[in-house]
Amino acid sequence: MTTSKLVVLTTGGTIASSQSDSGRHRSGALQGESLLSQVSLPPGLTAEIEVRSVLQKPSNAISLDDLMLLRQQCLALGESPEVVGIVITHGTDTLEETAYFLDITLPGRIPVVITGSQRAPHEPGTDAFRNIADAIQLAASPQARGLGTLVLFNQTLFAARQVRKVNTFQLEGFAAPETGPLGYIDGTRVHLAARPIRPQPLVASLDAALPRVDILPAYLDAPADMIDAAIERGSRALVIDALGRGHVPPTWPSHIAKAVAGGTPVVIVSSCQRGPIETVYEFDGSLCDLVVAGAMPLQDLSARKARLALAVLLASPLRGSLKASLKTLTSADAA
Ligand SMILES: NC(=O)C[C@H](N)C(=O)O
Repeated sequence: MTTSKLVVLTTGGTIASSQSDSGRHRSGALQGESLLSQVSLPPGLTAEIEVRSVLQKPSNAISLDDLMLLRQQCLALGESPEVVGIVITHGTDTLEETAYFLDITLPGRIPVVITGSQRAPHEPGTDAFRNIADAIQLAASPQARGLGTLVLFNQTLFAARQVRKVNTFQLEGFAAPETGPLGYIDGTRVHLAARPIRPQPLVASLDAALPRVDILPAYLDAPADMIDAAIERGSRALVIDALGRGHVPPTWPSHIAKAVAGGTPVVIVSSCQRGPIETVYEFDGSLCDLVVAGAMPLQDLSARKARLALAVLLASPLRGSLKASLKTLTSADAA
């Protein structure tokens, strides 16, 4: 009989940090084995745990190549019949980006659960070990199957698409401002109150490296030549983190029109955490103007995730139908 296996991939972050001589956190210094040796595993867990230290980085240093590496590891593990789930430990600063990338690029045969911590393992009242134990429990649970990549933090379960870091230091570090969480873990009980609808089509194959896609924030009197500069520096697509309903300073639309005419796709999202963007206004710099300029409005996806969606599509055979694919990939809400 083959034993079932749960694989923990560690990547660094506060959850894997040790204390430096100055008393600060050395993020990502702990190896996976020593981290896991301190975790009280959930009672009744039948799967064997395997730990692999994939990266040793604070999450601000995670690169697009690192995302591809993690995806490769998850894909390979998904091929092993004995692997029933994957847990990834990660720094919290970019955790939602890694989670979303994996969510749209993995087939999802087995659950992938990402967690981190706000307090380092050596700090009193650390959430590191509890979050890992809960993530293991969730990844081993039949209820996690078919939900895509999940984030487990502070006993709360989130869909990768909606989750955001909302607090710099307190234990309730993540939220899904638009939809709320999917559920929670209470002791050994996994309670699922909602299911994310997985976006279709998933981007099953990537045949090129992830290209550079930049995010440009709109703000009061922001200079429009940022747009030209980004393209000159090699951006293959742009995400505009727009104001409110999807607005930019009045000087921007002509630069955006030039970018689109030159073959650079431009996507508009709102920097607000809640609510759709909509063409309800008519003024210079309104969403109406941007649509006329050829930009693509995108609903309820943060700029950081829209950037990854664009990069993934441009690196895939779906690049030829970018607009339609982007819409499909991002239009599935939590049910
Ligand atoms: N809580 C954390 O993990 C923050 C840390 N700076 C990181 O993202 O690596």
